[in-house]
Amino acid sequence: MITMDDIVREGDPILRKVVDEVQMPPTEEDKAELRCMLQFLKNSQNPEIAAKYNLRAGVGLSANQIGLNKRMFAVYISDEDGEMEYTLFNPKIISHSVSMIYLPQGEGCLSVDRKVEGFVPRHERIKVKAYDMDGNEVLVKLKGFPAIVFQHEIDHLNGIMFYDHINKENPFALPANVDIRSLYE
Ligand SMILES: CC(C)(C)[C@H](NC(=O)Nc1cc(F)cc(F)c1)C(=O)N(CC(=O)NO)CC1CCCC1
Ligand SMILES: [Zn+2]
Repeated sequence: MITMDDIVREGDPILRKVVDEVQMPPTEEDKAELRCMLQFLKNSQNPEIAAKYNLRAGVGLSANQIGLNKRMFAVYISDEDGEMEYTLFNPKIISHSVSMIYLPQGEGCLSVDRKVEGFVPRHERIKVKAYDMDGNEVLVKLKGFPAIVFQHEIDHLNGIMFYDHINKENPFALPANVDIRSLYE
């Protein structure tokens, strides 16, 4: 099983790489690794397992965060409305809204063991083309928090960290002339 020891931390060059596409259809190895990534997220949100293995409650994980040079990620978001899970290969944002959103509490990262303050502007709505476990092309439309998670994970696959988006002069400055609002407004 994946634990926090398997998650590479900032400074590891693989987090700054544009990782390689996965040949479709995915091999059994590709699929097994991606299933393990999803299981990590589920374990990390299970109080007993998270406490036992000291896991941070993760909602998304990209393959390079466990040292794999493969364009794939897992997302697992569960809240009172239900649960949402994705295991996708070669994701590509094919369109997005002009309007933007940000998490008022800022963002963190499983690969970053420090608090980095500041707003991270994200597209409010995105349309993503990717491939599922069977190697079939899928189109995913997202808005709000799931859209933020997807953008955070796809950034990882392109060697981008969340704090790259934070305004250097004033971390809490919002981009001018941009329709942007806090997610919970
Ligand atoms: C870095 C960490 C704080 C562990 C973050 N977790 C998270 O946001 N958990 C969460 C949020 C909720 F709104 C409700 C809930 F039940 C659990 C996370 O997994 N990530 C994923 C990551 O680091 N991927 O590389 C960071 C998030 C920041 C914005 C999107 C993903
Ligand atoms: Zn991250």
